[in-house]
Amino acid sequence: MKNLQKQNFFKTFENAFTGIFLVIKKERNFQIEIFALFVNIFLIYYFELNAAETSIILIVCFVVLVAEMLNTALEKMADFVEPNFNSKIGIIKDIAAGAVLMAAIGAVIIGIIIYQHYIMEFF
Ligand SMILES: Nc1ncnc2c1ncn2[C@@H]1O[C@H](COP(=O)(O)OP(=O)(O)OP(=O)(O)O)[C@@H](O)[C@H]1O
Repeated sequence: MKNLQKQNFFKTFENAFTGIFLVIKKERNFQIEIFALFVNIFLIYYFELNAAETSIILIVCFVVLVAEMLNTALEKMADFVEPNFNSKIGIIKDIAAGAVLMAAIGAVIIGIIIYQHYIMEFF
């Protein structure tokens, strides 16, 4: 029984990693957002951001990635339950896409607030 619980625990991680690899492989928007995360990691090292600034930048990047994954899951669920055109499905998908856009707008605003001082110094 104990062994089975352990297996289930590791299987849960395996399933979750499979989900992450699937979106990395198939979702263009997610790939762009992962690229943005790496650009931010480069900027964090380049401008030598402090711990608080680094944490905020990483949090907003991950919020966008999480929102994109939830949006993708919801889109796939919607396509599964309703493969045909349905205005209600359209609204559901628009709202989910809006959530990603909202997270991205927040990330850009926070990015401007944090990086502006470093960029001004650079020029
Ligand atoms: N079954 C449907 N019925 C009605 N409208 C739909 C349907 N499927 C998609 N739409 C409309 O098309 C838009 C794009 O949906 P789609 O599933 O193609 O997402 P996507 O372009 O792949 O999004 P993303 O770029 O986030 O992956 C939706 O936001 C919605 O307005």
